[in-house]
Amino acid sequence: MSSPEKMASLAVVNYEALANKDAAEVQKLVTACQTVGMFYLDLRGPSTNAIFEDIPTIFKTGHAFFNLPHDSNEKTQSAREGMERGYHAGKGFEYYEIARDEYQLGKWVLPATFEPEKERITRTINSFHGAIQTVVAELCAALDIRIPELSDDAAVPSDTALKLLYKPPMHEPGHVIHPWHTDFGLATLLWYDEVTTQIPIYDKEGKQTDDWETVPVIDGTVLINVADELAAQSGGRLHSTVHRVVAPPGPKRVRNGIIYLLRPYKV
Ligand SMILES: O=C(O)CCC(=O)C(=O)O
Ligand SMILES: [Fe+2]
Repeated sequence: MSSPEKMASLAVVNYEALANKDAAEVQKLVTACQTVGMFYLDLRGPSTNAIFEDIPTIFKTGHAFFNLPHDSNEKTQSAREGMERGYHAGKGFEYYEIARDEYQLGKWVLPATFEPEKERITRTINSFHGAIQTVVAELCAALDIRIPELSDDAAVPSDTALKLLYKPPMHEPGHVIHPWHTDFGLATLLWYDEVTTQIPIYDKEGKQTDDWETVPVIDGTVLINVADELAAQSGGRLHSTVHRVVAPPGPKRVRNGIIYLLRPYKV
């Protein structure tokens, strides 16, 4: 059952403070990841501020790309079979995933529609990478978790990626457009400016119920959640967050999303 009036209350962690290893901020992060596994990261600060201008433009460009005919050269040439990277389309969804390793090494060919926004895309990948890498590094340091694969070097192959998501305006507000799941990898960063994410309500014994709460939007923040590999590496001390996605409120419209997946393991 969906209960849109139930709202989640998640911690807000400040990225600048975390990057400066502020002890109270690190503790807030650790507590959030040991409990719900999901929190807001406030990215209003000199090193990440540009994303607030860059992302609306990237969405607009994404729109132009996703609205190209399915048999257009840009789409067919961006499709890669059997892998997540590149362009993919299915029933009710499309996405375009840019692999960080190839992109940073200059080996990634952007579709022509995205080419004028290369600088913004680069800036966004760098900001998101710095943010999520800092989060995971601080968690690992605080809890003595060792992840040798956690490298900042783009020359080390990984499945870390920026993913642009597009869902056509098919569904009424609140309709589940991405069923519940946990994420693969270490952690996921989700650009968040519409109330589309829900997390389960747990009972007193910590068992997941059929009830959901909606995550409110907080300006200037992104959502971060712990994913399966980080929870496993922590020996169960960190919580890989169950979540699902619902259609945005208001009239039926396109759902634009952008996520950054920290996945240093090559699969
Ligand atoms: O569409 C979204 O907001 C996020 C989708 C998601 O949870 C995922 O791709 O893992
Ligand atoms: Fe997810």
